[in-house]
Amino acid sequence: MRWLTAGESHGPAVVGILEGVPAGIEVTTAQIQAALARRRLGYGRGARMSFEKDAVRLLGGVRHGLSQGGPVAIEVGNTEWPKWEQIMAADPVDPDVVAGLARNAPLTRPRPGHADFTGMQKYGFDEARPVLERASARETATRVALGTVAANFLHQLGIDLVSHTVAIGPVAAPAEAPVPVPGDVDALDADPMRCFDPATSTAMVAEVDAAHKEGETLGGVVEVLAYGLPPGLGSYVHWDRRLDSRLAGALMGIQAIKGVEVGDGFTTATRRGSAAHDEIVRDEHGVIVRSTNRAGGIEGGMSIGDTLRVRAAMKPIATVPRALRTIDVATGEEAKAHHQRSDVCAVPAAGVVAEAMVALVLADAVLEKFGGDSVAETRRNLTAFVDAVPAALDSFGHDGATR
Ligand SMILES: Cc1cc2nc3c(=O)[nH]c(=O)nc-3n(C[C@H](O)[C@H](O)[C@H](O)COP(=O)(O)O)c2cc1C
Ligand SMILES: C=C(O[C@@H]1CC(C(=O)O)=C[C@@H](OP(=O)(O)O)[C@H]1O)C(=O)O
Repeated sequence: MRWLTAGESHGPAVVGILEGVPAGIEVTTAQIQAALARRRLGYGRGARMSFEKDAVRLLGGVRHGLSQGGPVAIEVGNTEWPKWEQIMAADPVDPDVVAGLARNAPLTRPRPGHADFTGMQKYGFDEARPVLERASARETATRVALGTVAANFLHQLGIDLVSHTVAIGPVAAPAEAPVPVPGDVDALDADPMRCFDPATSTAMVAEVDAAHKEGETLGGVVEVLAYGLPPGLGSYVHWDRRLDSRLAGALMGIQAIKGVEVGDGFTTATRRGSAAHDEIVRDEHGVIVRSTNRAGGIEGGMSIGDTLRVRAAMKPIATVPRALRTIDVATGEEAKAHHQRSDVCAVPAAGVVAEAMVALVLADAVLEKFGGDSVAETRRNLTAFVDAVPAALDSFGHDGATR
């Protein structure tokens, strides 16, 4: 499976293509629209999220609600396009017309923490507009759209994903807080921070309010869980086949993500060996299980058949209202960075994007291991593999997964 996105933040649309998907994945425009609405959730996002709408069009690869085996092409139109039609026009425009538009004022005060300055150096631009248009996380709309196809495929195989916010700035859910399961997704989406612990969520909202008042921004940590994975996705045989390295790359590839953790990750590094791993034991029915899930469902670069658990750390939004110092590249003088409207905190939305990225990686790993040109064929292959695991080695499907 492979996929690509294109488009600019204020262009007519962002588009995505997902190639190598089997036939028979159930997907509709309404489902993708609903997934995109989830990406707009979260307390602390800027005004743009309320007035701009995502207009989804499934352009190829799906017929009557089912994927056909060909590339799936999805357009996410930007309803604000008429305001940007001249500034972002693909074809040449009358320079006198665009020069007079306030929106088109050259962005010569690059924002620290953004791609602005180095992007200008790298691509030879004298202002930041062409850089920020593509660097913007607007592009994550396409990832969520493509991720919906991947997640639906996984769901048809009995694999379901959940994402939630575990920290906003210094406010973190307690380590002993319950972990959400797929049935909790609606409740999570109804929470302003997509946090599963109500008391922590309230404290997070207060933290966002405080940051907003002080002209500050916030980052945080999201967690993605995948339930129902079979053992054996990914491999230990080479670094780029490892499921953990593929997940880390995919999560790190989201704008503003600066750290990735698999299972207990950094905490595990502080433990002694006897308290760091997941012992292999028999439960009361004699079934082989793990006594804990500290590894986050991956050992040796492979899914172990337990719940997958990965986290991603997002830095605070870089367009800080209390503007940061920069140099105006037009004058060479010290200046304050551009800072118009912006999100105070986009961590809940980043969780939905992280979920999409994990879905894409897992769908790819499933197809690599089990193949199949139709969902039915992939399912047959998966079931045959699981059934062929000798009883003495079977440790899958005992955490509630059904197939
Ligand atoms: C969902 C989402 C929304 C974002 N919204 C903003 C925003 O409103 N303002 C901003 O400065 N950065 C925002 N970012 C982060 C920037 O896109 C990112 O920091 C920037 O492109 C530089 O990339 P880097 O942080 O990976 O170095 C957002 C990121 C995500 C994932
Ligand atoms: C448009 C989206 O997010 C944008 C991502 C973003 C950034 O710098 O990444 C900056 C903001 O845009 P602007 O600076 O134009 O107000 C966000 O609104 C979106 O998520 O759909």
